[in-house]
Amino acid sequence: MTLAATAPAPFAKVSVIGLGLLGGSVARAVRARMPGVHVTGYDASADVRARAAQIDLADTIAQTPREAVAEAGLVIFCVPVGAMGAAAATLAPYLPADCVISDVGSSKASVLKALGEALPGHALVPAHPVAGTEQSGPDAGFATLFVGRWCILTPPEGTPHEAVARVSAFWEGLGAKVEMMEAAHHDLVLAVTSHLPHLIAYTIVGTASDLEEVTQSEVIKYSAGGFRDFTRIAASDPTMWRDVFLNNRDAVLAMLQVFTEDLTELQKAIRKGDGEALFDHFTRTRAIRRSIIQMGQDDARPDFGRSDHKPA
Ligand SMILES: NC(=O)c1ccc[n+]([C@@H]2O[C@H](COP(=O)([O-])OP(=O)(O)OC[C@H]3O[C@@H](n4cnc5c(N)ncnc54)[C@H](O)[C@@H]3O)[C@@H](O)[C@H]2O)c1
Ligand SMILES: O=C(O)C(=O)C[C@]1(C(=O)O)C=C[C@@H](O)C=C1
Repeated sequence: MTLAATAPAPFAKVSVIGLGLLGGSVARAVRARMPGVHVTGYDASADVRARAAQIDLADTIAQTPREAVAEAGLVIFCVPVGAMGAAAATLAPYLPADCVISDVGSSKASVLKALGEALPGHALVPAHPVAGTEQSGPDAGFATLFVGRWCILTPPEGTPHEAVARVSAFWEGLGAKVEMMEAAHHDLVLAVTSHLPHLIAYTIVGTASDLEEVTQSEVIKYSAGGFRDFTRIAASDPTMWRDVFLNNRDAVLAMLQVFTEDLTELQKAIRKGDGEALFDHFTRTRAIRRSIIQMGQDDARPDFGRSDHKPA
């Protein structure tokens, strides 16, 4: 597939810090869609750096923090949200004064704080591409991950407009649709649409496994449909998701409270045999699913974003 660039690249040299699913996808996408842009990749893990070099993930695989950001116009942190501050502090002494800082973290308020504290004086344009899979590591990424997906930017007040415009153009160049949001609002929205669903998947798969003794292994044997869908999400990276829940604690707990109350309502309807309440609820949720598909926001497009159907 040809992925030709349609506009001039907003940065001549991009440093990708963290070469897992997201960093690997950013590196691949830049190389596929922004010819002439130099991509430098760096990872704290020597094993990941070695693998990234083996699979030619970037133009340069840096071996030191200094080399990682040399002459960078954009430095984009693709590490777990709990590691953002440490990663930034390691690179701080070597950053070009005029480089723009961004990231791809799944929560934004704590990342904004961590990056801001570690890198005072740098233009900071945090980003969250709302696209991913349950896979991790340097082999997991792919160049088309961001195509047609939202990328939410949460620049703090006072960020130079030019830096925001260039990061916005960067994500559009990778095929994403860009939206601006305040970091705290982002964290509330994503708590509902991404973090809570993951927590529920982690719970249901754990519960089903605990019940295996009761059901004599039939849970695994007959797992299909709904349960199987949950197991995909529950296979997501433990470090990444531990960090998301610790870093977006308040929003997740607030949404979990609402969810628990709604679950109790459904439990009550089942106990009381209130078929009308159940039917009405399921009718409403079916309409929501259908409207998501109509808006083109469904990632169940065949072969899209699924590890078992990874695009070439
Ligand atoms: N996985 C998804 O679906 C998804 C989607 C959108 C955003 N994100 C966000 O993207 C970020 C990366 O997630 P991922 O799925 O690519 O994880 P990943 O585990 O595939 O990769 C993370 C990489 O970061 C490296 N790393 C950790 N600490 C580091 C440090 N201090 N300095 C340099 N490298 C370091 C690790 O060695 C690893 O290679 C996270 O913040 C996550 O919240 C993930
Ligand atoms: O499809 C998946 O596997 C994902 O979980 C991707 C997903 C999501 O919840 O939508 C996960 C975390 C991100 O921060 C963004 C995207």
